Amino acid sequence: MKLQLAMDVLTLEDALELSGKVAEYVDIIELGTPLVKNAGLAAVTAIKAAHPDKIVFADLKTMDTGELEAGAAFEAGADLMTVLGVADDSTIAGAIKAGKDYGRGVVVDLIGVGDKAARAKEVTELGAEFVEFHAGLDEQAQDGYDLNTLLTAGKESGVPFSVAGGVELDTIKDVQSAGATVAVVGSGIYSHDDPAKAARELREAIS
Ligand SMILES: O=C(CO)[C@H](O)[C@H](O)COP(=O)(O)O
Repeated sequence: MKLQLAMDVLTLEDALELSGKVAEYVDIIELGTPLVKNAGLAAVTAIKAAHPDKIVFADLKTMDTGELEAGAAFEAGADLMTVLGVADDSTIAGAIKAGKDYGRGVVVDLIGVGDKAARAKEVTELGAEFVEFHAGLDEQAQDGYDLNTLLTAGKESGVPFSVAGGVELDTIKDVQSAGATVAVVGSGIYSHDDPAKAARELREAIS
């Protein structure tokens, strides 16, 4: 299972500092949606230049104009970009077409999707690289949030999937046992006083 760092920071300066501390322990470096919105796709280019050996993931959460937005992300240097599972199939297909043109991959983010397992199968047939079973930061903050709901749905889907939803050191093994291809960790790394230590412990837990 790969480990993905999600950088939900706002500035390129902070992203370079965080990725500089953590990169050696992760496989995928994600520019979170707030970072891309605030700093622009130039930040994708800068992170790829700083970490050419890493898979750089641009979390655009595209909802429309899939081919156009995915093409822009790939042109900037992203290896993977996200389109939303709630988007129309034509938007997802457009992003996947851009992925084929550039030789890169599209990840479909299931945030806000009701039946995640069923949608995961549909978008995998459209050509998604993998599907992200995701509960966003706002959903995680609600009473009764349970990561296991994502793990159960991911297992049920039977397709390659990642999990994002407040994964931490004490839950990452459950993500691995559920059969995920990728564990995404944001606050479980960047909120720690020592992000490098947090990332190293996560890496050791799944090795
Ligand atoms: O995409 C995101 C929010 O929409 C986050 O990057 C994702 O949820 C991972 O962060 P965390 O581990 O803190 O949940």
